[in-house]
Amino acid sequence: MSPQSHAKKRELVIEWLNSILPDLSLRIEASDEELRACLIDDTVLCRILNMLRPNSLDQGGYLKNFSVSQSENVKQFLAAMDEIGIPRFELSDLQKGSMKTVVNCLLALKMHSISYVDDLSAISTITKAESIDGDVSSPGSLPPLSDEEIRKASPGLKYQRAMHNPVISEPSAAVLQHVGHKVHDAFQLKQVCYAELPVTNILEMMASNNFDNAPTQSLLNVVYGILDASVETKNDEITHHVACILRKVVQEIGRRLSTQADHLRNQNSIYRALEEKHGSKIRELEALVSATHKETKQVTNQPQHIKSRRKKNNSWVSTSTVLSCFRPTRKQNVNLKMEEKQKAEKQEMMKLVKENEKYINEIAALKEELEIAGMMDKYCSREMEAEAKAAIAILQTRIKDLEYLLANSKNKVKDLEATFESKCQRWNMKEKIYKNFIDSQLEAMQDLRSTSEAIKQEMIETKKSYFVEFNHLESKVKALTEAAENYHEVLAENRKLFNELQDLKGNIRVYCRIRPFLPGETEKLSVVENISENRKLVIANPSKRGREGQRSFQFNKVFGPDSTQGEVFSDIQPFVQSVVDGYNVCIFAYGQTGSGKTYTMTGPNGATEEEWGINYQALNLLFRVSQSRREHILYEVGVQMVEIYNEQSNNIHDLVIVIFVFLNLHTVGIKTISQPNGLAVPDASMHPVISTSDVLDLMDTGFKNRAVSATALNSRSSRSHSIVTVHVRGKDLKTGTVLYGNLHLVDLAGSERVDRSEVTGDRLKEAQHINKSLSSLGDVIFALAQKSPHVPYRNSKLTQVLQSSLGGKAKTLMLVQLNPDSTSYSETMSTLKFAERVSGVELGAARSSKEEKDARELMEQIVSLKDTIAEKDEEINRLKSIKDLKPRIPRHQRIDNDDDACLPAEEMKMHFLFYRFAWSCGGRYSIAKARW
Ligand SMILES: Nc1ncnc2c1ncn2[C@@H]1O[C@H](COP(=O)(O)OP(=O)(O)OP(=O)(O)O)[C@@H](O)[C@H]1O
Repeated sequence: MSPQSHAKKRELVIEWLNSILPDLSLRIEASDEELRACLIDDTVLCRILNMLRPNSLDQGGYLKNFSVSQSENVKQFLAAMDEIGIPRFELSDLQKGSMKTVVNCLLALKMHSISYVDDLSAISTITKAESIDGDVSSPGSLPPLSDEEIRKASPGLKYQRAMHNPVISEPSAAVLQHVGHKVHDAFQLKQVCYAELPVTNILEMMASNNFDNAPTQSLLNVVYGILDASVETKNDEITHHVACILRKVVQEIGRRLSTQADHLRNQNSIYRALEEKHGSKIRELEALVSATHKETKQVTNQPQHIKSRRKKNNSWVSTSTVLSCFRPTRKQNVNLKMEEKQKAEKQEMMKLVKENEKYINEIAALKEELEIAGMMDKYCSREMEAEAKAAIAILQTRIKDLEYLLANSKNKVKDLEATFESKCQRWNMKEKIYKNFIDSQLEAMQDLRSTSEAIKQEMIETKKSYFVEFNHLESKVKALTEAAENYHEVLAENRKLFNELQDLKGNIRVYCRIRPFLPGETEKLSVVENISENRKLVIANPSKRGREGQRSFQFNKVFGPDSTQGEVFSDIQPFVQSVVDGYNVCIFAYGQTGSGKTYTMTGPNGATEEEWGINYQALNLLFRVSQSRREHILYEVGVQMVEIYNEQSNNIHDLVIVIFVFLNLHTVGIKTISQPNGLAVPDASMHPVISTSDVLDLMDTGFKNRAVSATALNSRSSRSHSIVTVHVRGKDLKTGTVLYGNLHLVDLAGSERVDRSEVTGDRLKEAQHINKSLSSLGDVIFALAQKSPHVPYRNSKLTQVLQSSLGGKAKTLMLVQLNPDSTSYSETMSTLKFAERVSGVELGAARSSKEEKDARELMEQIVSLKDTIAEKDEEINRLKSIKDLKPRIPRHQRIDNDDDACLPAEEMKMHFLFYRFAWSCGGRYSIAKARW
């Protein structure tokens, strides 16, 4: 169904609803939803049905229980529709479904109601005729119906009664109307079936041209259905066959319409005949009435005996009979009788008049009825004509649409055909092109195959020749590799020999490290001109260009600015490792402030393992080695951290922390003391350790403690010497041999010259002390180099502490740190010149301090003897002091006094030996008091 036809139907329904329920006042152009909103209140449906079937639905019921009674009322309405035979809708359609079915149902109900009202009026007319003309009814006529029966009569019954009533010989208007509406009835009954049939089925039926039995509305539905389907599916291609069927259907509808028009014309002529018949009857009656009037007048003027004769006949009398009554009678008694007769005649006349009046009234009622029937007929015929016209108009527009669609579809088919042909041509072209292409590709493939075969052959040949060449080359490479390996071996051998030579000579090793420019210094000028063979360093004077301004130095190793902590330590590692073999090793970093001494020795703040300085890496290495040897040698490792600040007697803020590590006990002791000579730490607190990292953590704590005191003393870190000393004592578990080794890791204070730093006051004092201690270090080194009988160790606290690792059997490594900045040229030059002098110093071959068991026992005896002597000395002194009352302090007790600081080196060595022995035994020894 097209939307337009649906809208048209909806309008008809709304018009009808407004006419039967004026209070509804629904807009004619109301939408589906508005109509739904109006109908969902089921009182409308109830009222419609009650108009057709009074009291069939309870209108008030829905108010009690809305949801239940509403649906029940609608269901009852739908049941009534089923009963009447009207196509129904579903409850869901009314609630939210398609309104088309609802509109169709109401439209059908409208048509039905018109026929129903007509039927009622027809039956009432018939019944009334029966009641009026009861005496003339034929024996075959049906008994009269009451009003109630008429209301309840089914359309079929009404029709039956109308047809069987013989009162009216020709069909009455009502009957004819009814017959006319039977067409609607048939349509109403069959519409359901046809409406529910799929269009294709109807088309099949139509194809057999069996239109005679199909109701007109169904035929229209078919047409609408086809058109709607074509519009909804947008199917432009309505076949010729369907078009033919449509044409036939439309013709059939046209034929029926003309039949109906003929029918209506016949009805009209019948009405006219009826009208004439009624008119003549009325005229007869009128004539009768007028005649009666005349007679009445004459009678009133007649003598009494005539009137009485008329009375005697007791029936309607003619005028001649009345006139024959006028004869002379006896005067007496006659008057009385006459009067009585006159009275009786008068009464009779009155009766006649009344009867006449009654006839007149009946005639008027008949006239009225006739007029109403005529009006109804006119109204119905007008309605039908209008409907027929509207249907024809709709059909014509549909046919036009259809024709338009047909034309369109033809055009489209033509277009499609043309497109199809052009596409076919193009495909053919493409097919040819592809064929050619494939042929050429196949040819190319063939060529490629043959070429690849040739290449394969070539490859095999080349492989063979390559194989031969490879073999040849391999033998050559082998020879070269061997030569290279030999070369490396030779090089390594050379280095080893050189080191051995140096060891034999006892040379102080000198490594030089140049720190990189720091962030923010990148644009500065470097004094480092060149580094070659990792040994030679050329320094350029920024104020003198060319060769003249250049000076070259040579050291054991030169590390450039890019060198890493790991690279530096890998060259230092053999020194460190020799400590566990009983050697004394001293590594000290020398250079001006900010040249990277602390960086190399300790590492940057918060250093990662890769950034660890020599301190951490050395300790880590010692622990690793001692752990790996624990099956054979039992090691005890002591770590001592000393800080020397302001070289002054009794003013040494040096020893910060001492850590003892007993690997076999897994404990560590930490103690902060203020005197460097109280090296033994009897009441050091003990902390358990289970791994190397624990020891490193404790060392960290030591450095942090130092940092705290440094802050308190105004950046003392760069103004003080920091010394980490590792004492190692190893006992061979098999032989009982004990070895001692110690490692001094020294971060010296900055070496810049006082005049340049332009400092005064405390700073000047600090600088002077630093210079003094550094020059003392130089003096000691050069005294050792010259094999001088007196080495001035006691000239400074620094040389005092380092005494055991400087000279004699010790291995000494100097790390020269350089700042590459050109502004530090003079400091760099003086540092390098000092380092150059140091590198030429021969200290003599280093020796391990391995002690055999017997020797150790002897040493222990010596120590015990010395102890006894010391005790004796002490006692003597005490006695002397009591005697002289003037104390005399022995020389070796005056080590803190700079004026008296020159203990012979051998004596100092002895003291240190005692100290070391005491420490190894877990006892205490004080040089200051020279007693256990
Ligand atoms: N090899 C290097 N790589 C990166 N940065 C370095 C290197 N050497 C030194 N530095 C940086 O240079 C700065 C100065 O170094 P450092 O403090 O070690 O000098 P110093 O010689 O110990 O100074 P001071 O004598 O005043 O103690 C520090 O910020 C340090 O991190």
